Amino acid sequence: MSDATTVGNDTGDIEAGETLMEIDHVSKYFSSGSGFLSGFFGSPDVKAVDDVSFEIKKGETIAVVGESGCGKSTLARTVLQLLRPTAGSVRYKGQDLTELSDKEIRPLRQNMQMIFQDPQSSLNPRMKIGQIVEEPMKAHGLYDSEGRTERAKVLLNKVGLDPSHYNRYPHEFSGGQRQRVNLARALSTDPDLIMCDEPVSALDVSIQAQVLNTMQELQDEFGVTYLFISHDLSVVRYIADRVAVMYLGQIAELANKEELFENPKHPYTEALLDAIPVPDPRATNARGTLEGDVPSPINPPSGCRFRTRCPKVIQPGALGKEPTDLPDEVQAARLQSYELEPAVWQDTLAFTRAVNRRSFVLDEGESDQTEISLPPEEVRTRLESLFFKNGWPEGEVERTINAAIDSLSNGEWEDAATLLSNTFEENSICAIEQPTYTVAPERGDIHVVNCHLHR
Ligand SMILES: Nc1ncnc2c1ncn2[C@@H]1O[C@H](COP(=O)(O)OP(=O)(O)OP(=O)(O)O)[C@@H](O)[C@H]1O
Repeated sequence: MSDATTVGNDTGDIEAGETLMEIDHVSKYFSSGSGFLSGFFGSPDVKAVDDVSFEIKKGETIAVVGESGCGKSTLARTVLQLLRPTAGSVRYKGQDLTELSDKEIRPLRQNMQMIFQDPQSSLNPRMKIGQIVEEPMKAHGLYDSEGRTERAKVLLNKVGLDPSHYNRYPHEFSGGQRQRVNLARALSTDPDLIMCDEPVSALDVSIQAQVLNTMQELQDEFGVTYLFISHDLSVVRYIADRVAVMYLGQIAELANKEELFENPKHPYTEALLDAIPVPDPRATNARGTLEGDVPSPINPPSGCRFRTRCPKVIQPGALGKEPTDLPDEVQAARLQSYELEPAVWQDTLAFTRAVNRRSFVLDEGESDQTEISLPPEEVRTRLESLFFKNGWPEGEVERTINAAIDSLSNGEWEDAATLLSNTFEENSICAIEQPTYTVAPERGDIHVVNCHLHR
């Protein structure tokens, strides 16, 4: 960085498109307990990020998307070493940051800046915006006082603000303008990477596109890389080059943006895309919305994290592979032959989940569903019309379902749920093995799809 008014990253050692950062099997666990006793007895870990690997390329915008609580912010903070990982490594230009002390990392921080969601609270109300923009340069000992002022004014102009407003206070600006101040501040040290955590979520939709456009123009000019965190796929579609979809601490799918939006392969990505609001008010928006709640990151599902909500769980045995090391109760519930028609398997899965969630009433005459006074044949007829519209399963599957019906007829929902889960869900490859696959992309150079359908 030779001259305070020069823009553009002049580290020179890495070309656009080359690997800037490598995130390699990174996990970040938090302790779930804060109480006095947890100090003595320990407490289970919150697996906020669990074994995540990807690369960040110089000059790109890589977005991380997913529902609230899936670990996006924790991942971003771990990449920047604001949180130290529980396991794994983060390499910046080949240097493993996890091996460095806080003191050794400090000078590198000028290359990695941040912008957060709330432009109001991230600006000190008692500082003038010029001082705010100069602050990181001062902290890293860049330029002399005059040089910093000069650069701050150049940057204010670059982000679309009037440099003559250098002496104004944050409250004199709108939300969008304050986020522009944050951008100028982040750019002041000429960083390689800016981590943007929901940078436009707090802004009016009409302002969002303007700020995103400015971010893109600045990227073209400065060659800066964005790690962009968002729960909003419409925003991601606008700004990203590549997208990583996160679910419950792990990456479900990662691909070039066009590939991900045009050719999504993971059922979770498909569900997120289906949930994007349809602009036409006459069109229905209820295409296969996500069922159930996100499970706890303290005790996430085995195998594929998404499998407890996935509409495409693979029927047990379908991959012709005999699993080993199954829990006894799951092994005991394993059937010799499954070859259900896809539609009948879907019905069986839906029935299994409905029993688990107790999402239907069997005997409307009974307020307490532990006391069912219907005969088993009647229970079966009801279930048939509720769940098995594509035909009643046969063979071993039928025998299992009949055994579950016997339990339900006795009001024993828990027993029925356990039998069905162990036989159908827990015996699926989706529960047994963690999926890690890549497929040949139609667009872009990588397509990770962590789903057994793409084995
Ligand atoms: N310091 C902490 N201690 C304990 N648990 C935490 C801590 N920080 C985050 N978590 C938990 O880790 C999980 C991931 O949280 P994180 O904030 O990274 O998700 P997110 O996808 O960014 O969500 P949001 O969009 O709501 O910010 C959540 O279950 C959260 O409750």
